[in-house]
Amino acid sequence: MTGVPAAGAGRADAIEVVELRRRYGSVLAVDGLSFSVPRGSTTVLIGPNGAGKTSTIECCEGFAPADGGSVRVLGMDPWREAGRLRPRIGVMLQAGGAQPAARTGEMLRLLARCSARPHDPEWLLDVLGLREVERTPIRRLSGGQAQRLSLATALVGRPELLFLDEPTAGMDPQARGIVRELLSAARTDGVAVLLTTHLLDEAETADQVVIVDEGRVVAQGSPAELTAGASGQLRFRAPAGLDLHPLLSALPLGFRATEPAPGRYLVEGPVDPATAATVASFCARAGVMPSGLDAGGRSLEEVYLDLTGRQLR
Ligand SMILES: Nc1ncnc2c1ncn2[C@@H]1O[C@H](COP(=O)(O)OP(=O)(O)OP(=O)(O)O)[C@@H](O)[C@H]1O
Repeated sequence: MTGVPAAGAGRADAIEVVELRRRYGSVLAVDGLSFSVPRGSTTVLIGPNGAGKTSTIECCEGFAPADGGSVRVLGMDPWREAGRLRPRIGVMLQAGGAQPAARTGEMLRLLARCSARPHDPEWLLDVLGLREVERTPIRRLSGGQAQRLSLATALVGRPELLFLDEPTAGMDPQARGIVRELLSAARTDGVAVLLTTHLLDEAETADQVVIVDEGRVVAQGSPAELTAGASGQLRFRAPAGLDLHPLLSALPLGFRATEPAPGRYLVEGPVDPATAATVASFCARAGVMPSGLDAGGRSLEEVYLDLTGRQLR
């Protein structure tokens, strides 16, 4: 690579958000947020309730204007060029976005007819487990079925870019697995994906994670980059509230042992295989089974909680 292509050129990032601001009256929901989504990759926005994720996605989808900063999507201004952009993006509308009286199959086939090179709606009905409700009015679908239909409507136009706001909310584990497979296939086909989720295991499979809090980016990178740990740390899980004094006495001088969150333990010092053995025998004497014994980095959940706090806001 000799340089970064200009925005608007074929190879520019699918999404470029620079210093985005979005305000609702006196509430500054998005406060100078920047990130980009390369083509053919998946980026996940995570953050506490009210952090500004949906507001950000709405600006990228062209459903809301930016109050400051800039947003380019597939080289376009999504608010001013929404008409040109819409056919190239897939948006997962919540159930209320569809005609509630329309039937599931009808709705999907209609959307396919409106697209230049759609996916086969029959394939989507089958793969998303909607065949048996194809004649059911949308208003009668269960929450998880409505979510699956919503994903089908986002995918049917074969978009270059997919926006998914909490796509698996309300879905059972089987449906979540299918969504994961569909998104992975879309990525292989070169589709860029921007999604939000509160399920951090879903974020762990993304190419990039952007952690948002109070309208700002507090960290971003690949899951591996975000969770890379300092050396000299050993983590494990066990029942909360263990007395750590026996462990400290068994470890050489210079070690620390703490419980940073209930049931999550951290040993810090010149960690080596003997440290793991000491932890295992401490747990055996305490009559508890350790799990997740890990000398690597922190989990994404721990990084997230460290950065955004543990208090409900
Ligand atoms: N239409 C609106 N009018 C007024 N305030 C709004 C509106 N939409 C969002 N907000 C406020 O903007 C802030 C950001 O909301 P947003 O929905 O973007 O957060 P979020 O990160 O998507 O949250 P969640 O995880 O709960 O979906 C919140 O304080 C919210 O109350």
